[in-house]
This record gives sequence, C-alpha cells and structure tokens, in this order.
Amino acid sequence: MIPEPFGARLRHAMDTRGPLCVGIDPHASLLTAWGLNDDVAGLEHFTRTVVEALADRVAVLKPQSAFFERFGSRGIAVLEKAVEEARAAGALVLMDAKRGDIGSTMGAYAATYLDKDSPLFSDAVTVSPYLGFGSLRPALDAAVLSGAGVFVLALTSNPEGAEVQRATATDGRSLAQLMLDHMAAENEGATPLGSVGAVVGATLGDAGVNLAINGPLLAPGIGAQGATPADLPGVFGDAVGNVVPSVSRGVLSRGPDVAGLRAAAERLTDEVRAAVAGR
Ligand SMILES: O=c1ccn([C@@H]2O[C@H](COP(=O)(O)O)[C@@H](O)[C@H]2O)c(=O)[nH]1
Repeated sequence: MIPEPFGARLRHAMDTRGPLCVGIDPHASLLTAWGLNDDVAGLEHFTRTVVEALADRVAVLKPQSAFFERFGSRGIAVLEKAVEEARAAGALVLMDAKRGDIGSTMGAYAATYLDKDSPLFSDAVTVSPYLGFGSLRPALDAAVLSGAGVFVLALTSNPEGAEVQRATATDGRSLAQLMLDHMAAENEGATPLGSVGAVVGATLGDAGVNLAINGPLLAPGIGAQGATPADLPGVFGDAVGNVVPSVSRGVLSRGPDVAGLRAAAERLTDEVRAAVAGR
C-alpha cells in the first residue's frame, strides 16, 4: 500500500492542531532546572514528561538527537521510546539529526531514520545539503517510499550560517537559493504540500530568498534565540502559511509542570495563528 505522504499528513496536523513544533532538547541545564540529575534516568524522566504533556496536542515534536547521543546507547534507547510514544499519541516526529554525507553513507542514514522497520523511524528528519543536494538522493528516495519527510537546511537561525549559505554559487544564485530551488523541484505537483521541507531561521529578518518551494518551512529560533511569532510574516512573507515555527527552550523552561508546558505551547500556538492571520 502506498503510504500517505508526509506533506499531506503535516498539512492536516497543522490545520487541526496548529502549526507549532516543540523541540525536545534535554540540555544539562534544563535537567538541573527541573530538579533532575544529568544522567540517563533524568533524561528519561524529562523526555517522558514532555511527550506526555504535548504529544496529544502539538503538530510536531522534534527531538534533538545530540542530547540523547551524549548518553550513548542508553540515551538512544530513551530516544527510540520517545519516538514510538509520541507517534502513538498522534504527534508527527521530526528527528533533528542534521545528517549529511556522501551518497553511499547517506543511504545508511536513510535506513536509520526513514525505513519503517528501523527502531528510530521518524516521520521526518533534518539533513544538511552542503555536500551537494544530490548527495541527499538516498534520503529523498527512502522518504517517498515510507511516506516520510526530509527537512533540508537552507538558511539556519545562527548568525554564522550566512558565510556559507549566502555565498554565491557558480551560477550567481546564493547557495541557500540553489538548495531551495532543488527543494521546489522535488515538491513540484504535490498537493496539498510537498514532503521536502526547508529549514529557515525565524531570526533572519527578511529571508531575502524565494521560499515558494511548495513544502513546509521549519522555522527554529523563536524563544531562546530571540525571535517571536510576530517576526514570522516579515521573514516568510507570502510563504508564512507553510511555516512550522519551532521552539525548544522557550517551552521546555516552563517544565516540569505539565500544565506549564501545555500553557506555553498553547500561548505560542495562539500567537503564531494571530501573526499569520494578521499579515
Ligand atoms: O537553523 C537551525 C536549525 C536547527 N536548530 C535546532 O532547533 C533547536 C532550537 O532550540 P531553542 O532552544 O528553541 O533555541 C535546537 O535543537 C537547534 O539545534 C536551530 O536552532 N537552528
């Protein structure tokens, strides 16, 4: 059976739950602030609390793989369980792993995150195209087969990204625009939304690129990095309806109280909806 494409599943989730993505980033400082030890038991408690609080209400949960990997195989086991439980509760899981390598190795990453039989199978994964967009082909193909999505870094939220991403390619386009144009080609003809998304920081001011990729636009940078929902129309212009704003510390710092986590996510969802409607 052909699986329902990620883009269609995401559009439905955004329309019914609101567009917010909440990141699961178990920083050592957050574990401490929650009264937990910076160990696997603390990681497990933190992650379970976030999933229980939010997986039945936000469109997307985005575990940041690095914070689980730092605990080795026991951290990965916590991550696997979180992915399974979040998906069972109805959230789409976007694994923030930012993988990128030569095509043959990319195939192994695709098998890890985009093969339905993998214990880390996720609804979507973040990848880096800066080894060349074509190096992502194994992930793009695997995602089609499993009904998953791929979010490709375009313009990241950190100020250092510009020296690479705004650099000029051989044909005169910026590297970011070149990558965005590749994404648009992958998504051509998809309805209601393609399954290849772009990562574009909410911190950028005017993005200054053509964001008409017919795919979702993941916008990290709200909260701890200084952007607000009110910034979204200025950054994304006409494409703002396809934006999935992503917040980690801005929500997680309201824990460990489940009601606090839920209230923070709800408030941000309302603010995003108001910003999108008011443009
Ligand atoms: O351009 C990017 C791409 C990814 N991220 C990731 O998003 C979260 C942001 O966390 P906050 O606590 O909301 O700042 C984190 O996992 C980053 O690795 C990003 O910030 N910018």
